Formats: sequence, C-alpha cells, structure tokens
Amino acid sequence: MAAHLRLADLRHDLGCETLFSIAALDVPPGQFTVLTGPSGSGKTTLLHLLAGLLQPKAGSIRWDDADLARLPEAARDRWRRRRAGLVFQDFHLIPELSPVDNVLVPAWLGAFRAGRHRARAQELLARFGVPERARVAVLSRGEQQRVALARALLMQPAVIFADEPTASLDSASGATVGHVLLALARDEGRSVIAASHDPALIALADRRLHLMRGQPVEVA
Ligand SMILES: Nc1ncnc2c1ncn2[C@@H]1O[C@H](COP(=O)(O)OP(=O)(O)OP(=O)(O)O)[C@@H](O)[C@H]1O
Repeated sequence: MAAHLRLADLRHDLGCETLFSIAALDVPPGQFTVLTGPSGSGKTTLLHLLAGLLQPKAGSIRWDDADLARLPEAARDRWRRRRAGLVFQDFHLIPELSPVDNVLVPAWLGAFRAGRHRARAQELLARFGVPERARVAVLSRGEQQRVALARALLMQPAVIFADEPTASLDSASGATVGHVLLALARDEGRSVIAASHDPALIALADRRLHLMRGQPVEVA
C-alpha cells in the first residue's frame, strides 16, 4: 500500500507563461509533505497534476510504474480510484446526502459494496468528531472539511492529496487532522501531500516544499 513519486522535467504552462519547470523531485512513501508558497504560486495546480486531474505540457509524473503524464484520462481516473484519496479545497460533497453516505461515495464509485465499508465510514466520522446528521448541507464548514477528509481515507489509499485540509478548522480540530495525516505517513507508510498556509500544519510535516517562481524549494 505504498507509492513512490518521481517527477522528471515537468513543465506546465498557463497560456504562454510557464507555471512550473521542475527538473526532478523524488517523494518516497511514508512522508508527510506540505507544499507552501504565496497565493497563486501554484500549490493547487501542482496537487492536481500529481493526482492526474491535469496533464502537464511536458515531463513525467511517475507513481511507481504509472506515468500519469502519459496515461489517457480514463486510465488516470482508474489510477486515482485505486490509489488516491483527495480532499479538495471546496470539498465537493453532495449536500443532500448524509455525512456517512458522502464518505461512502468512493465505495459506490469503485463498485465496491458500500455496506462492507459503512462501519469504517462511521468510525472515521467519529474519530474526526463529525455529528450524525441527515444532510451534509446543515453541517458547518469545518465539519464538512472533516467529512471530506474521512471520504478521502475510506478506501485506505496509498496516496492522500489534501488541499488546505485545516483551512476551516479551529486549532484543536486542525491539530487532530494534522496528526492523523502525519500518522498515515509515518505509521502506515502512505504518501501524504498537502497544500497549506497553516503554520501549525506546516510545522508538523516531514518535508516542506516552498513554491517560488515555478520551483519547489526545500525548506528546513
Ligand atoms: N483553470 C485555470 N485557468 C487559468 N489559470 C488558472 C487556472 N487555474 C489556476 N490558474 C492560475 O494558476 C495560478 C496558480 O493557481 P493555484 O490555484 O494553483 O495557486 P495556489 O498556490 O494554490 O493559490 P492559493 O494559495 O490562493 O490557493 C494562478 O495564477 C491562477 O490564477
């Protein structure tokens, strides 16, 4: 359940400007990596490239043997369903469904029997302190953020991408989420890559990559 990321000669353009030009980047499994950088520096775009939601202009994005830069969209979607869990900045929850049914969406999409995953979905929601409600629409933004995180973890993915996972949380909930992300990497050998402006989350990470002028710079 581990995945090793290797980027080579990655280039991604926005119109006629180059947003990224990354000669090489190696992210072994078992690390909690945080992407930092000013607003607009490309953190979300890089997460989307690493998750195969976008294709780069050039270069390779290898997760073990799968080069997402070369795979057609359907194969990238398949890779993501099997290997990745995503927490988007705007959560992408289904407002009319309950929290637990939202968490079960990856099981439905993967054509796995959701009944078998219900207990895990409930356990994840309890771990993150999300109240049981009939509809996600009535939850606070912070509660919705934790539902999105539980959904990302349901299928025990090798890779977790999280865009600003603590942005809507108070410091106590943010610390819980941060320690869960750290444990997923350190104790379970998963790859966790988050984008964040949150100093507490950034301080927890194993590795900090600061995006500056299209380059990820290692920060101690
Ligand atoms: N679909 C798009 N079309 C055109 N430009 C885009 C698109 N998506 C992002 N951009 C531009 O790419 C740049 C990087 O955006 P991105 O959202 O990746 O930055 P970010 O570092 O995540 O910012 P923030 O911290 O504010 O979330 C910005 O200049 C943004 O305007």
